[in-house]
Parts: sequence; structure tokens; C-alpha cells
Amino acid sequence: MNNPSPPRRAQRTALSVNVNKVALLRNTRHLGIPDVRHAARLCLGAGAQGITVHPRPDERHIRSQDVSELAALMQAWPDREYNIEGNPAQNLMGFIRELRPHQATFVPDSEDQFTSDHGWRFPQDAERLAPWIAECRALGVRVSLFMDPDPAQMAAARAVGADRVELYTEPYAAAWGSPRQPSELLRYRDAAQAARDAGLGVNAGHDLNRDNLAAFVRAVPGLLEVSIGHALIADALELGYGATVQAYLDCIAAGAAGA
Ligand SMILES: CC(=O)[C@@H](O)[C@H](O)COP(=O)(O)O
Ligand SMILES: NCC(=O)COP(=O)(O)O
Repeated sequence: MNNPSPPRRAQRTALSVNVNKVALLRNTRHLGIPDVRHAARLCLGAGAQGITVHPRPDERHIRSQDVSELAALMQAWPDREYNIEGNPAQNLMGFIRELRPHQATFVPDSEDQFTSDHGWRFPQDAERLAPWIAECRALGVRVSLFMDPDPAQMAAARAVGADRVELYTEPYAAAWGSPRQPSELLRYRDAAQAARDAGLGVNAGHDLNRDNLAAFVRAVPGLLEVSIGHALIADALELGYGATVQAYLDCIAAGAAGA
């Protein structure tokens, strides 16, 4: 009898910790604390698979120097990923050209946007995105497009050259625990399926937290990465980075086990 190969473990969703909010607190004094690099080191040491930053043009939190210093730090963690988010029409491409992170996440925010609140729209955004995506890929940088969970948009995201999409999860987070939660989850599951069918990898982020994360991972199989900042850093103020990162990894594992 042939010896069947062992079942392949489903790929675990990577946790990329967004350290924007560490920088936000640091920037309220001239003392350099809390230290963004130290925070990143603690998160990586606790098992996070990546670090994310979203350097906004006004430098309200992550500054140019942070982006470079974190890129240098990531060299010491070759099995982890660095993800830089932003709008390629603003400051993002300069960072990508200089630092060549593992992933660039394109987000269609305005210069003074309070926080990200929508994804790219096709066909209207295709023409201007295409050359930036091509440039990133020529530099060896994976491109993920921040997208609303609309299945009808996914083939166009692939056609413009993206490797992945990041599903904007604030609407799910807002519906969590309400009667709308099941229908919202279906929307994300369908969008993720459409993305995978189009040949895209699927990431997700925005307002994910310890309450809503496991249900999301369970409902959206094949999720490659979640980037989490605001809630995770708030939790770390109470629990410390190590226990917090472990708690989020446990949520991902619980969601994957129930998928
Ligand atoms: C694209 C995205 O969802 C995140 O980058 C999020 O917007 C974090 O940005 P802020 O920390 O500036 O709110
Ligand atoms: N891409 C989303 C991200 O990096 C973090 O978003 P949030 O958890 O701060 O809302």
C-alpha cells in the first residue's frame, strides 16, 4: 500500500503588528519613549511574524527615521516581514525605493486623513496604480491593495498587477456582536474567495481586536496576514507586549482550528 503523505497543515495567518500608535505616544514628548524599535523587537520576540507601519505625510506618528530604523532592525529577523503602508501618490514610493520592504500596501488615503476608511476603486484607479505596482514588483516588493470587501472588484485588482489585497475590516469590526455580524462575515468570505479565484493572496486589517479576530479567521479561510495596531497596542499598555502578542496569536490559532 502506498504510504500517504502526511496531511499538510493549513497555512497559519501571519500577525503583523502595526506600531503606529507606539510612535504616536512617543511624539507627545521629546524623550524618545516609548521606543518604537524596542516595541517592534518585543513583538517579534513574542512571535509576531511581521511589523507594519503607515507613515503618514504629516508624520503624526511614524516618522521617516522610524521607517528606516525599523527596516534596519528587520535585517536581524530574516524570517519576518516588513510591511509599509501608504499612498503611492504621496510619500510611500520613496520608502519602497530606498528600503525595499517585503510588502507595500497601497492605501488611497488623503494627506490629512483621520484614519483609513475605504479601499481602491476600479476601474477608476487602475491607470494610475499600474506603473507604481509594476515598479514595486520590479524592485522585488510584493504589492497589496487596500480594498473594500466587494467580490466584484477583485479581478480588476489582479488585472492591474497586485499580488494581494488587504480587506478593510472596519465594517466587520463595527458589526461584530450585532445581528449584522453573520452577513458581514459572508461578505468578507465571498470577497476573499473572489480574490483567491482571481489569483490574489488575501490580507486583512483595520480595527481587528482580541474579540473579533478568531471569528474572522474562522470565516475567511486562507487568510495570509492580519495587520493589527490600534487595539493591540492598547492591550499592550495593560498586558505588556509579550502577553498581548501571544493572545492575538492564540486568537488566530483558535480561528484556524474552527475553520
Ligand atoms: C490601512 C489601515 O487600515 C491602517 O494603516 C490604519 O489606517 C492605521 O492607520 P492609523 O494608525 O494612522 O489610523
Ligand atoms: N492595515 C491595518 C493596520 O495596519 C492596523 O490597523 P488598526 O489595527 O490600527 O486599525
